[in-house]
Parts: sequence; C-alpha cells; structure tokens
Amino acid sequence: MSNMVEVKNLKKRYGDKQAVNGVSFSVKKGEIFGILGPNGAGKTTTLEMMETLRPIDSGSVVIDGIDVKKQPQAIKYLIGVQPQSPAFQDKTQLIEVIQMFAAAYGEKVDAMQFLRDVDLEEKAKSYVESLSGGQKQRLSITTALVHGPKVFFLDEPTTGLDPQARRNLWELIKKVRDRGISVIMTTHYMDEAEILCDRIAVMDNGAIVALDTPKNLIQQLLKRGFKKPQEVHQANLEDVFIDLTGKALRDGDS
Ligand SMILES: Nc1ncnc2c1ncn2[C@@H]1O[C@H](COP(=O)(O)OP(=O)(O)OP(=O)(O)O)[C@@H](O)[C@H]1O
Repeated sequence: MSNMVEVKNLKKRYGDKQAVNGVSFSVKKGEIFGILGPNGAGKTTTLEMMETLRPIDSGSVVIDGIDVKKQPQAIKYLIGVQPQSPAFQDKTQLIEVIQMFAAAYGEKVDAMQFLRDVDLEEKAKSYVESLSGGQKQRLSITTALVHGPKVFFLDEPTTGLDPQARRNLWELIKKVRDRGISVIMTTHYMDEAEILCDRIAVMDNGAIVALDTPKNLIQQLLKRGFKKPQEVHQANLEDVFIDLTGKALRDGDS
C-alpha cells in the first residue's frame, strides 16, 4: 500500500502551550489510522492542521502529493471531515441535505445512493429533526463523502452512541476504508481502536509515544514484562446488552 498522507515534524503552539510538538507519521491508502491519547494530548489540533482548519506553525502535511500549507483549497476537495457535533437545519429533508452538500462542491450526486450507503434510504423524505443520534452520525458521515474524498477524518465519531449504534458505525467506517479511502480518526474507546484501527499512534503531551498495529502494541507491552491478574470472562456486560436488545440496526437507534 502506498502512502496517502505524510505528516512531518508538525508543530503548533498556543501562547506558552506547545500543543503539538514535532509529530510525524504516514497513512496508507485504504487504511484506518487511529490517534489515541488523553485529553489535551494534541489530537484535535493535529487533525485540524491536517484539515486546513488551523494554521501550521512548522512542519508539513502532504496529502496525495499536495502540500496542505501551499494548496489548502485543493486539499478541501481531497478530504472529508466529519464534525464532532454535526449541525444540520432541523426542517430539512435528508435528501435535500445530501443535495446541498454536493452542490457546495459543485457536484450533482445520486442522493438516494448516499442515503442507501448508510441505511437511511427510508428516511429520505424525513426531516433531520426526526433522526436519532446514531442516524444523525450516519447522515454526517455520508454528507462528508459526497465529493468523493481520498482521506476521511473523524474526531471521536462514536462518543455518546449506544452499543448498537457504535457497532453499526464501526461497520460503516470499515466499508469506507474498503472503498480505498484512508480513514484518520481519534477515539477515547480502546475497544473501538483495537477492533477498528489498522494502526494506532498514541499521543501524549503533543508527541507520538508509540505507533504500530494494535496487535504489535500489545505484544510490545507483554515483552516489557507486563502482566495482569488472570480473570477469564467468556462474555462481558456489553455482550449481555447486545444479546438482550439485538445488534441489528433499528429504526429508533440512537
Ligand atoms: N484554541 C486554543 N487556544 C489555546 N489553547 C488551546 C486551543 N486549542 C487547544 N488548546 C490546548 O492545546 C492542547 C491540545 O489540545 P487538543 O484539543 O488538540 O487536545 P486533544 O488531544 O484533542 O484533547 P481531547 O481528547 O480533550 O479532545 C490542550 O492543552 C488545549 O488546552
């Protein structure tokens, strides 16, 4: 797989605070790349610099051969960004939302297909206000993809969703990756990162402290002699919840 994204020695300072302090990594075509780290580690600032939303102090971001600092306008057509809290007009039909987003990029798209991709076809004529939290997240994902981006950014996409809606979003994110789109996401959920991400960068204090596949990161910890008390659970409370309430997508999923 070739590299779609190259980040080199990226830095950002807010006053006295060095929020991002020399971050470098690359993301391959069709890879889900996770950025983990405690609150304030610099994840969002890193993403926002990559997305042209925040000026870069120093270092570089190159996406599909295009330098973010030199050609920010061109980058906007190459990337899709799912906002943390999507803001749609409540009294707009879903089909119109898709058409409006496409028009903003000068594109005409098959809006029903975009709704079908995220299981919202039946809601095409419904107003945004009638959607559950999970449905809104799915709508925001599909709107971020109307212009056919090569890289898709998601900042904590499943925060606040119930277990079914989270799992459903994981499947959706995998489908996006399987279409050859590179996905770059942050999350505070370690289970999510382990299941979903092909590789993970762990950030702390503005720097990457580890970068590898989830499996290798775990192996490296074990090699350092890490042990925890053995307690074998064949199932956990989430399995109970899913078993009792079903994991199939439902109309009222939140
Ligand atoms: N606009 C700003 N002005 C000043 N300081 C900021 C600004 N944005 C972020 N910071 C600071 O920069 C540091 C990194 O913030 P950032 O939001 O990138 O972290 P994060 O890893 O995304 O955190 P979280 O997990 O809470 O979203 C924090 O100390 C934060 O307080």
